[in-house]
Amino acid sequence: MSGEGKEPQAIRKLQPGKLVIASHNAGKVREIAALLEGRGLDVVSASALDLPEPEETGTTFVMNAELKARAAADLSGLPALADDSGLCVDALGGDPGIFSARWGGPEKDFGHAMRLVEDKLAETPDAPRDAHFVCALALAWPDGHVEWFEGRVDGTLVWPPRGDKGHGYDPVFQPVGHDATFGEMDEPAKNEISHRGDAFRQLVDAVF
Ligand SMILES: O=P(O)(O)OP(=O)(O)OP(=O)(O)OC[C@H]1O[C@@H](n2cnc3c(O)ncnc32)[C@H](O)[C@@H]1O
Ligand SMILES: [Mg+2]
Repeated sequence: MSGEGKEPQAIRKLQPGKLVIASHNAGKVREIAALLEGRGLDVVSASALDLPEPEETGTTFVMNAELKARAAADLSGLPALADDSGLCVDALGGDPGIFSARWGGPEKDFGHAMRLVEDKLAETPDAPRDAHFVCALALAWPDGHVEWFEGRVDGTLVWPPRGDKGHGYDPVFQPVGHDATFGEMDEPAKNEISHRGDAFRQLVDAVF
């Protein structure tokens, strides 16, 4: 997709060389590094460069991804790729959505965040348990150019949580057509169907 409300622009190709992964989430950085493997990129995370974590003041996934990518590109002088993602629960009006990380609290406790989602769902016992993950990717260059991509995966929320292979809300998310939760899947299997994998396939088609 293109950035909401923004003019379409020519796709800029990403040349081999250094790329900043503008994320402080180790689980995401691991998945992104695997998705970019074999493309001649020397990836370095924002945490490794000691870049500050910008405040996510946007009102959409795309806005927050762009804000994080631009901040890292400006400070590092390198192209930077950011991911803003989250879990959207139909019966909760799309919450936690862009607030998914913040529901984990300052401790980033996703056991707590998953229980919060479950408790809110339990207030309406017959509510459908449909949910989806969204991933917006923004690739920004130090001169201000930016490209956006957005991916999605649909699923159902399960309780209790199952599996310890993923991160964040993975243990309660069972993608449509699968018996395992993301928490029970190996990383390559998750990447094949995930919101992040979907967004990455679009990015790879466009910028390589
Ligand atoms: O902003 P950065 O530094 O990248 O790290 P973050 O963890 O704060 O990332 P977001 O702001 O994009 O918040 C997304 C949250 O949504 C959740 N999330 C996103 N993708 C997920 C995935 O693939 N599996 C499980 N949870 C995911 C997870 O809890 C993240 O903390
Ligand atoms: Mg964040």
